[in-house]
Amino acid sequence: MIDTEKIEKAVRMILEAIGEDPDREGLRETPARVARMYKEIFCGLWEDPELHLEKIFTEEHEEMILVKDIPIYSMCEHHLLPFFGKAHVAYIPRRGKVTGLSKLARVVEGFAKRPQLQERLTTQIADSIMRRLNPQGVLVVIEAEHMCMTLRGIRKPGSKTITSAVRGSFQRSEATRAEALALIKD
Ligand SMILES: Nc1nc2c(ncn2[C@@H]2O[C@H](COP(=O)(O)OP(=O)(O)OP(=O)(O)O)[C@@H](O)[C@H]2O)c(=O)[nH]1
Ligand SMILES: [Zn+2]
Repeated sequence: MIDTEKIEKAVRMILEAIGEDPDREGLRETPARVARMYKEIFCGLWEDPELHLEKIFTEEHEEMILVKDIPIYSMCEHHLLPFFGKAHVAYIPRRGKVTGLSKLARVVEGFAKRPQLQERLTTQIADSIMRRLNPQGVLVVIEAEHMCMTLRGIRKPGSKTITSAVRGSFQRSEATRAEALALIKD
């Protein structure tokens, strides 16, 4: 499990290192607060998000299913600063094997709540759906703003990074891919 005591100690050290007084009133509870926060935003490290996809129904629908505009908040693993935006997940079931719509968002959430790279997050979502549902195809698009590019460093607020992972029929058929991308853009 996440070691909150260790986080508390580390945050106290960071406060000391920047020249703050960790014992002043406003900061006294900060290490414990940050520890609780990290426990929450890194909880995905302690679950296997793929398991949400065990909930499978049979429904004779061999057309595209798209859940779009799923809000995501993740943490860039290089700077431990948030990146946030939207995820769009489309798949085409095989032999009527579909999962609950919320489960797609749960998979996104489970992989997002870890120190991440946007590319890896995108790939992990697509590959877990391919493994569990064995669909005809999967397409995942993530658009996000990285705070490590906005509040520090190169400082380009408003810039967005878009990543995609395309599998199966979405990769083979340009028309299928175009249909999904048009629905995402709408
Ligand atoms: N590919 C990828 N890069 C990321 C992601 N999040 C942050 N980065 C980049 O990780 C890189 C780390 O580069 P470094 O040169 O090691 O770190 P840095 O000196 O802080 O770099 P600058 O951000 O350019 O100031 C930066 O270019 C970030 O923009 C991500 O999700 N995917
Ligand atoms: Zn970063």
